Amino acid sequence: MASAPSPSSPSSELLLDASGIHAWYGSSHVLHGVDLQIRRGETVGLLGRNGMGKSTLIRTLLGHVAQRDGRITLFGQDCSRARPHEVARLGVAYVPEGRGVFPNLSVRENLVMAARTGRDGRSDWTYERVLATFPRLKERLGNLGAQLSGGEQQMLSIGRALMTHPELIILDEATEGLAPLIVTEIWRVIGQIRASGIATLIVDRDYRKVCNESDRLVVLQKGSLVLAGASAALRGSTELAGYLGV
Ligand SMILES: Nc1ncnc2c1ncn2[C@@H]1O[C@H](COP(=O)(O)OP(=O)(O)OP(=O)(O)O)[C@@H](O)[C@H]1O
Repeated sequence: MASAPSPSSPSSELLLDASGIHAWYGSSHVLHGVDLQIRRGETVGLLGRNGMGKSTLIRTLLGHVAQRDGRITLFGQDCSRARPHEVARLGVAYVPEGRGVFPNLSVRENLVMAARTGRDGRSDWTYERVLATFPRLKERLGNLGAQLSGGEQQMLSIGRALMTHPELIILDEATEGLAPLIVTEIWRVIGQIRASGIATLIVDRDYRKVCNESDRLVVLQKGSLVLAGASAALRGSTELAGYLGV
C-alpha cells in the first residue's frame, strides 16, 4: 500500500500540469489561458461565481471540450488532445454532479464493475473498505442505482471513483442539492480521501468548506485565473471575498 502523505505536506510531484488553457463553445470563448497545477496528495479548491468557467475547466482537462487549446500534462504524459476515456484510464476519476451511476445496476454491481487496480498496482480501496466508508450503501447493496436517493447516488458515484484507485479525484459540486446530513457525510468522506493521500480538485458552492478542506485555492473570473495561493493565506481575505461576491 502506498504511504499516504500528510494532507498539509503534499509531495512536489506534479500530477497535473496545465498551462495556457483556452476553451470555446462554438464562437463563445470561455477559458482564456488558465494555468493549473496539482501535486501528489494535494487538495485544490476551484472557486468562482456562477458561470465563471469552473466546470468548463474541469471538462476541458478531462478531454470533454473539443474546442480547446493549451498544454495538459497528466502524470508526466501529454494529454493536450487526449479523449475522455484515455484520461480516465490514466488514473483520474471524475465525480460529476448527480451522475456517474448506472441506474439499472445494483449498488453492488455498480461498485464491482468499477474495480480496477491503480497505475502503481495499488488495490487498497477494496469493496469492503468502500462499504465501510459509506455505511448507507452497505444497507442498499441490492437496490438499483435508480432506486437510490440523490445523496446515496452521489455516495455511490464517489465509491465507484475510489474503486478505480485514482491518483486524482475531481469532485464537481458533489454536495449540490443534497440534504444537510448527507452533505456533512460527503464532506467527511472528502476528508478521508484527502487523508488517504489521493489528490483532489474540488468545486463546491460552500466556499467556506472548500477553503477549510483544501491546501490551495484557485479562483476563476470570466474564464481567467485571478487569484491562487495557500488556503490558509486566502481564507477570510477581502480579495477572495471580492471575487466570490460574498
Ligand atoms: N455546453 C455549453 N454550451 C455553451 N455555453 C456553455 C456550455 N456550458 C457552459 N457554457 C457557458 O460557459 C460559461 C462558463 O460556464 P461553466 O459552467 O463552466 O461555469 P461554472 O463556473 O462552472 O458555473 P456554475 O457554478 O454555474 O456551474 C458560462 O457563460 C456558460 O453559460
